[in-house]
Amino acid sequence: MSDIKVKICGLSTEDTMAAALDAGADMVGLMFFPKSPRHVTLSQACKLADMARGKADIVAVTVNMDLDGLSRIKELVNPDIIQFHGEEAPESLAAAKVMHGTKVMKAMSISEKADLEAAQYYAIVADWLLFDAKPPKGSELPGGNGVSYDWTILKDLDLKKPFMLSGGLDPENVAEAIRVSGVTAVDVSSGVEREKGVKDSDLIRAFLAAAKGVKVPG
Ligand SMILES: O=C(O)c1ccccc1N[C@@H]1O[C@H](COP(=O)(O)O)[C@@H](O)[C@H]1O
Repeated sequence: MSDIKVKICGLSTEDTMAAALDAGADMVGLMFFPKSPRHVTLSQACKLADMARGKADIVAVTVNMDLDGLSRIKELVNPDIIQFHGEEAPESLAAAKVMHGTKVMKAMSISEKADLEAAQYYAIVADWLLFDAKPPKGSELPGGNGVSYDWTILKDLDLKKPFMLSGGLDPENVAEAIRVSGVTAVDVSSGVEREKGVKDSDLIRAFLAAAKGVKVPG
C-alpha cells in the first residue's frame, strides 16, 4: 500500500468531486478566493463538502481572509482544515485555530532553499505546511498557476510537522516529483484540468493512480 497522501484542489462540480473521492483522494480543496477560476460560492461549497464528509478531509482554501469570512466558512461549510495561502502571519493561524477549532495548513511560496527558512516558525502552529511554487510575475493568483520549482530542495527537510509539495504537478510528473523530493504528500490543481478552472475526472483518476503507485521506502 502507498503512504502517499493526495489533495485534489479546486473542485467545483459534483462529478469531479465524486471522481476524486472514488479514486481515493485523502483531501479535497474548495476554493474561497474570489479571483480564482476555481472559486465556489458558500452554497456550492456546502453541497460539495456534504459529499466529502467522512470520506476525505475537506480543505477550505483562503487568501488573506478576515475573521468574519473565516467564521462564515466554518459555520456553513465546516471544513476539517483551513488552508492559508496568502501573507498570513503565524499569529493569525494560531488565532484561527483557537477561534474555529479546525486544523490549519500554511502554504508558502518557494523558488529556492532560502524560502524554506520561515517554515520552522509556521510549523509551531500549523498542522500542515504546503510548499507551492512562487507565482509568475503578473499573476493574480498566489497559487494554482501550474508552475513548479526545483523539487530536490525539499529532500531531507525535517519540520516535525507533515508537509505537501504542490506547483505544476500532473499525472505525468507526480511520481518523479515524489521520488526526487522524498515527500509523502502532494497537492494538485491545474494539472488535473482540461482547461483553466475546469477539472477533468480522467485526469484526477490518472493523478491519484500515479501518486498512490509510488512505494515509500521503509
Ligand atoms: O488554484 C487556485 O486557483 C488557487 C488560488 C489561490 C490560492 C491557491 C490556489 N491553489 C493552490 O495552489 C496549488 C498549486 O496549484 P497548481 O497545481 O500549480 O495549479 C494548488 O494545489 C492549490 O492548493
